[in-house]
Amino acid sequence: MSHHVQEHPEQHSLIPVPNTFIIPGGRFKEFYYWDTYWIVKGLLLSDMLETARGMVENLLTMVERFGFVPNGGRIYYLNRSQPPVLTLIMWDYVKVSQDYEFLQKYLHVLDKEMDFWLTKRLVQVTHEGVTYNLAHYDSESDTPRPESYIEDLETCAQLAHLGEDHLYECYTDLKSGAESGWDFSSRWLFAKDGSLSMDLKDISTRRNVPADLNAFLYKAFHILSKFCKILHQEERAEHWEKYANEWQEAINKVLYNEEDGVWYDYDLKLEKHRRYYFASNLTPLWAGAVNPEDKARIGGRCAEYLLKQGIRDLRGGVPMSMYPSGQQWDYPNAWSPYQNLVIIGLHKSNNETAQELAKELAHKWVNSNVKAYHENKVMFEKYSAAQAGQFGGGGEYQIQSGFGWSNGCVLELIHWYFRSKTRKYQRW
Ligand SMILES: OC[C@H]1O[C@H](O[C@H]2O[C@H](CO)[C@@H](O)[C@H](O)[C@H]2O)[C@H](O)[C@@H](O)[C@@H]1O
Repeated sequence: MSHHVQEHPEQHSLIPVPNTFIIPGGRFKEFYYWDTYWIVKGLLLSDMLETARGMVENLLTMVERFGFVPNGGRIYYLNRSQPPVLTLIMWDYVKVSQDYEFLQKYLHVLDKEMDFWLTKRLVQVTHEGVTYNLAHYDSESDTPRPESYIEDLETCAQLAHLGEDHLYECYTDLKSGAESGWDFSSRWLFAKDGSLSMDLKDISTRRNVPADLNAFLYKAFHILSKFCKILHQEERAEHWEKYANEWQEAINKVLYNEEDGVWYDYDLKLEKHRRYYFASNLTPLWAGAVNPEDKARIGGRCAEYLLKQGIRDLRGGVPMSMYPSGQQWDYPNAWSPYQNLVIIGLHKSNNETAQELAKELAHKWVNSNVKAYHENKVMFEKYSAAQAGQFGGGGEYQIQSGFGWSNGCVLELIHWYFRSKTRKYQRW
């Protein structure tokens, strides 16, 4: 970041941060919140601890200044966040660096970020007479995204005949969709009867209680409790463990579907599961939001579910959905972060079938990345699940190359499946 940004922030849209950072790549020339999780994994595997620490610190300063981490490092991203992974990033960094001083210094900032999600993004769901707290994505702003202004004007203008309120709702849901990181996907598009829509104007992100968001939060609570124990802060540890338990229960009571053996998003309007395949359906397994004694059985059921979806026939990887809406977070696109979430979740379940499938999916993904790299000499932001070595498409911009999280994710899979473990990147 240039000195000019630091000295004259009022002349820039970039938000000044104290340390160097790695951008996702392509058109994305600022830091992005959840991209940083997988970028830091790549840095740690590359022994770039100082850069990793700097990037964690940048995000922590965002929470100190604004109370939350914005979508990305631009002032026009200050009315929404992205999936809450800051505590998870700290976990990876401390695990490798053993830098407890850094952890001690910033633990209260991690608490502060959780307060944001617990006060600004909560919804209540009543199921079988019990009311549970869960979170959803919900931007504070009801205007078009500045970075995609024309696109949003055009999308929402189609609702103008219904009245001004519909326009504002549409803008808020588009920004909330961007907060989810899945911008955009049929996950957030509701047809009249509540089924998946292909039309972006049908966006209603806030209507959904997302499985992955709540899995991220569960994991963050659990890690915070562990951090507090490490630092001998017993009372705070109990406080966060209580949240972790509460979230685990809510995730399993409200989102888990016994018949299909996975967790679905919950439709707040129709008060039922959105019973469609999305890669996010497996994220509570990855987060470990299950009782240890049920883990292997549930892992096996998740593997079964994926096989039933025909995942083996797809040559490129795990698709985001099975619904070809033309949006970039739908079929046939496969994004790196969810390969790792699905694969590592299956692996950690300790179920033999799930672990075999995890290995197969890891090999498939690495091979596809390598093939695309050989043919194009770049890594891509997203790939095709349908075809090995093919980059993805759809959505509102052309495919981007670079690419931060694709590098981090593939390095993580190579580390898990293709390399003997080094001393430097131990798992706790
Ligand atoms: O400019 C359009 C949108 O671009 C971003 O979203 C996509 O790229 C991000 C960076 O890699 C990634 O975090 C996100 O998951 C992608 O969908 C941006 O985050 C959006 O806010 C923006 O509207």
